[in-house]
Amino acid sequence: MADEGEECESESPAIPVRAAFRRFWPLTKGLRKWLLVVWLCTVLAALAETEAILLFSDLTDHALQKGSPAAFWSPAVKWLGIAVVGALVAYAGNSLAAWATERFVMRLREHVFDHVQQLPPHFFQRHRQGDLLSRLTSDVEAIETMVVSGLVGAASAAFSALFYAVAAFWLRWDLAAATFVLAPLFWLAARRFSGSIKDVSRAGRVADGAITSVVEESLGNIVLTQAYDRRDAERRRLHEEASAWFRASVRSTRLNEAYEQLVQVIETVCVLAVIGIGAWEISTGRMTLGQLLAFAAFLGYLYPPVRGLAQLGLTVTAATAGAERLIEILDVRPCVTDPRHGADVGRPDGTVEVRDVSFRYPGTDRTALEGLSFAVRPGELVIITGPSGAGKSTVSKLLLRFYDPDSGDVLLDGVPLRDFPLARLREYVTLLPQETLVLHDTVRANIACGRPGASEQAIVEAAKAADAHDFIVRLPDGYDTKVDPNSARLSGGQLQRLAIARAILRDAPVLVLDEPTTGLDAMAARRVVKPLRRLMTGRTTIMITHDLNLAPDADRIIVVDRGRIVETGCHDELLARGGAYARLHRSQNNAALDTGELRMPLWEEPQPQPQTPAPAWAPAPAYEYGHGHGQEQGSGHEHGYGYAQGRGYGYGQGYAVPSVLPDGRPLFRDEEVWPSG
Ligand SMILES: Nc1ncnc2c1ncn2[C@@H]1O[C@H](COP(=O)(O)OP(=O)(O)OP(=O)(O)O)[C@@H](O)[C@H]1O
Repeated sequence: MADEGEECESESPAIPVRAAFRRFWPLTKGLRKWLLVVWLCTVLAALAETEAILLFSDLTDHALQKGSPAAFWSPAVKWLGIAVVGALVAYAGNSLAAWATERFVMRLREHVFDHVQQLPPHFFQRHRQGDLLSRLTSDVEAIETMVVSGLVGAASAAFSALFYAVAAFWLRWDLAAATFVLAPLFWLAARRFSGSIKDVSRAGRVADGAITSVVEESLGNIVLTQAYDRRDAERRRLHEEASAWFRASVRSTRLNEAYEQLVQVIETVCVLAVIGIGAWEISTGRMTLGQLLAFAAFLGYLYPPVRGLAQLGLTVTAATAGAERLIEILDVRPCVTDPRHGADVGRPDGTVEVRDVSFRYPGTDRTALEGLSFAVRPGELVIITGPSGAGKSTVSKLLLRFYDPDSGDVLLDGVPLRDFPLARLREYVTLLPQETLVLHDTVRANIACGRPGASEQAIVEAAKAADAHDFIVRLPDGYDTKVDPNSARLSGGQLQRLAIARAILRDAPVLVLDEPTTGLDAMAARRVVKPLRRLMTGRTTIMITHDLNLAPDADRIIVVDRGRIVETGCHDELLARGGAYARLHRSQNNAALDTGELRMPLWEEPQPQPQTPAPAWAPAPAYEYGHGHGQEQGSGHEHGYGYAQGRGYGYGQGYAVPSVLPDGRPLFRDEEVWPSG
């Protein structure tokens, strides 16, 4: 497995041309016979050209030199016929070559794309998206140049070079020998340039990936860019990467141009040598003008393939820079694979068991989960909560089998997840992820992707159950409205309800909800709760959340900290215990303690001192856990200190709050945090 901890853009391992070629050659399977036909077409085209040259020699000696129009017609008609046949063959060969190369590109792109889609989440966190895009586009094309065009080109050029060389020798071996003495110069020139061209090409590809990344990241963050007027900073970032590209590109052109010009000079030396020797031979009567012209024509045809061969060497060398970048990705192995003999247990009841699970993300030395054990019976709701970085989302990744645990097991209906075929497992366990995921498609397609082939009626029913139908029919094109994840057409809450409709349609026995209300404002979150409840009904639900408003409904709450379970029980029990959960709950409902991040206070807060107000700028108490996401839910809508002991709060209820904080500061009051209705 490639070291995924490495920054991809700069550290693709160097690979020899032959190894790179061998790696991608199997993808030409099924195309090889067509490549052979393409090659045969080039051979035929070369034969036609040779015949044309000989006819030209004939015309010069018999029609032109002797001024005989009668000697013109026969070779002229033959030449025309050969030109037409040659044109047809070239047309067929070139069209076939284009078809074969594009098929190869398509196949390779799909192959890499397929592979990338199986890679684990951390791969995408560690690689910039823009760089991956560039690998899937320009690097894929570079490999085509190496494997298909390169091979056919080399075979054709080699044949043509050999053929014209033989023809030149056959015509005048002494002249040919004189010119071929100079041939190694071409080879030396190519050799001199190939190393530098590969280096510069590698730098160009890295810069290409970096430019795509910067543009992609910058446009994805356009609101931040505009709101904080970061245009200059972003422009500088682009300029830096573009400068690297600029340098590589100019250097590459300079090298190629220098090589081209050097080859031109070598060619001129060869031509002058031929003319010089030819003039001497004609003066001694050993050669006719027609023969000299034919010989020069053979040389004219011989140089392009010879030059092409050398140039091809350079192109292929440059293309290996792209191959290195693709091979680096292809060498990253998926963390999970389908079992050889998948368990076929039918639709499970939904008993989930996490048994003594420990897990560490690949490439890190910190354990994300350690000795975690819990079980959820069919239809139960279990909430997993805890401070930021505790390992909650990691549990969801194991439940979906994005990763296998390092030790221990995750079981569904008593069967280890690794025994289920992956597609089956993900039919049985549905994830509602933290970020609302939307396809670039219609509203209908966005819901239907929960169950491909679902009927219109099923889609509408799912939308109704998710409280999404009403806003959908008000959209300009109803269910046919195109959804764009970046457009402001749908609010966060509406997108979340679309996601719920999709999950309802999927109808899996097990649900994993990762922060289903995070990022939504209080009203939007409230509107999501009813459909969420409908979705959860009758399904085993594991909800990972900082938001404890649904906690009283849970059959069990699991408090995780630093990858271990620190408390388990139902809401009332845990509150009564006055431990981590009670403090967590209190901190969520406490305006003074919630500074925007959800923290787990490990000690008791001081009792309220209502009569001794502190200055408004007094710092909030510090807690041990200071990392992680902002928790928007509580801030600005806080329920009031001391409320923690009350049960029966939550969605649909308003309540009075005290007017002062523990340190005596007046409390910002919000009339109704979760109004009923
Ligand atoms: N892709 C990753 N590679 C390496 N470490 C990771 C990766 N994702 C998470 N971690 C680490 O694993 C630990 C648990 O992370 P996890 O995302 O599960 O926490 P969490 O409880 O869900 O946090 P939050 O509430 O902030 O989402 C953290 O220390 C985190 O830094």
